[in-house]
Amino acid sequence: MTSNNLILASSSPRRQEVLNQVHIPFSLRKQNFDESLITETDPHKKVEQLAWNKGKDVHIQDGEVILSADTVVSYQGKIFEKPASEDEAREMMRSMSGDVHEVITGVYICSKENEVLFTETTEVEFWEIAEEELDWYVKTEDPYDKAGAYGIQSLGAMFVKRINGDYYTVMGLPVSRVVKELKDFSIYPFPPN
Ligand SMILES: Cc1cn([C@H]2C[C@H](O)[C@@H](COP(=O)(O)OP(=O)(O)OP(=O)(O)O)O2)c(=O)[nH]c1=O
Repeated sequence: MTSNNLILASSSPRRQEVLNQVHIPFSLRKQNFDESLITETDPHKKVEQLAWNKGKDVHIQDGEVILSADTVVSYQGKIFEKPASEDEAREMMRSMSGDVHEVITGVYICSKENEVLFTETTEVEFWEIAEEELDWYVKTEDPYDKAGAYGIQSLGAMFVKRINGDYYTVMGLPVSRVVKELKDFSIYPFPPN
């Protein structure tokens, strides 16, 4: 059985962390796709287009499998990506306070012979967040490199009342679905029988 080499086309430390967590070996290849080129307003289509373009942006060789992803928050018809300022982070978090939003991650996996593109969605419910909590939170580093202006795996955990779906979809890589799909690309967390 020949095995392929997995290349993660992402600079997200979270995506690296969850692949390491399930013992899938990979190397990194930087993608430089300009995300502002995608103007799609449907969040599911948007993350698919972004994941696909990020994956297509890197060079691929025989025996390699490219994995790329994109995560957005969807709330009442609006798409929240990474906040550009304290005000934007406060506005995103304030609007989602006490309510349910969706976190959608698109994933693209391809080799020279095969490809798959899919999304996973997780509902997240926030507690009511007080103004003084928001003032304090937006002064921390936590919101700024994350879609929707919070990190479920970091300080932002304190705002989360409940989730419905894969926790790792919120963190940026729905890892159990990814592991399943990678089997079709001869990539396994353990040697196959
Ligand atoms: C909602 C939420 C998002 N995020 C992160 C996951 C993603 O890294 C980020 C969304 O940005 P993305 O544009 O999906 O990814 P990225 O820019 O970090 O990395 P790359 O494009 O190189 O793959 O938000 C969390 O870490 N925790 C959370 O709770």
